[in-house]
Amino acid sequence: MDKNTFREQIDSLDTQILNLLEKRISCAKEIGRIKLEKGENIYVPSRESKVFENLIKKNAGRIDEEALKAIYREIISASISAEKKLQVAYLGPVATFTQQAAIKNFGSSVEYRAMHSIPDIFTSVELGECDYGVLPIENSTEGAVFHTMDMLAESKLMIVGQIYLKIEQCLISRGKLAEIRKICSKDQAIGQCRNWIRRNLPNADIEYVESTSLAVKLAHENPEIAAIASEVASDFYGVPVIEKGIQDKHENITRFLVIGQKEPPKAENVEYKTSVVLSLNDRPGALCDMIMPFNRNNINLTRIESRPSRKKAWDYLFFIDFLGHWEDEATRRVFKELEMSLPKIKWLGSYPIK
Ligand SMILES: O=C(O)C(=O)C[C@]1(C(=O)O)C=C[C@@H](O)C=C1
Repeated sequence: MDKNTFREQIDSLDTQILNLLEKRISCAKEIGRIKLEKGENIYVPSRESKVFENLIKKNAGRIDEEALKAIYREIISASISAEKKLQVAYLGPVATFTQQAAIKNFGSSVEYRAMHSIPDIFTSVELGECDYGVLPIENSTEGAVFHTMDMLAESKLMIVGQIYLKIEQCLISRGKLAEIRKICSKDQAIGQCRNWIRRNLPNADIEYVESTSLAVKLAHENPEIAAIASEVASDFYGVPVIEKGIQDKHENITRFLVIGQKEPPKAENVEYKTSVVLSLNDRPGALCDMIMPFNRNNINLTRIESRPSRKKAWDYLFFIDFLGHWEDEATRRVFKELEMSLPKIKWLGSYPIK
């Protein structure tokens, strides 16, 4: 058979796919109408996890899994936007890693709004100007993003989803390596590339700026400046990549959170993670006593991080993530016990692990 025969088959298959897509989007529209009537969330991450899980199972390796996920990300994105034009706030400006994480999660059919700062994201979602916010919480090399933690402890917003994004840092400049006098980037990005900088540009000045995107803008203006940022930012601002993958740890992953006003209801057969913040009494063994109920109920703690409470000197908040939902029986047993002894416990959200 020649090329044209296959192209005719593709045309016919595309017509069928198009008709099926239209039917799928119509179903989503109907679901959206019902959800709006009942005042429920349009974005349901647990259902999306199930859709992906079903597809991966049925596919059984026939189509490249990453390609399948990317195609379906966009199909679901188009379905969401047929239900409601969602507004998603992210830590801007455009071309940051946070924007990439937001697109990885919501696809390209929703509307995005670049925010100047982490508090601005919280405010826009609290005021209902945006439906959801996307912001970084921790990096596998550099650790926690304290500003996000501090805001979560105070805010009424809930964590409704998480996104993992592989971070590949690039050295971006109009000049050659030997001409670079200054490196600009966000503190987290510079922290992820410390060894590379020491080996390759030990005499360059370091300037910490608000975002990796702003660093690329500065590199655009001056060939003696190099930015550390993503390849997407290099393309967006038209400044060349001098070297790719300069992060010290090859596996460099950032975890982002999706925050919203309302927690979606718990779904069956979905694996969840829960985040809480709590404070302890100032006495010997308090930390151990807080952890023991998790152990007794066989709950897997995935993260524990402390932060100054900012209320009193040497008073701390503990941010804890564990596997399971806030409404699970085992979780209820733990918190019934802890509620009797701890001064503060705040549920930050339960969301699919993916
Ligand atoms: O099942 C729903 O609640 C839908 O709105 C449909 C759908 C989908 O396209 O599959 C779209 C948005 C939700 O986040 C989850 C799933």
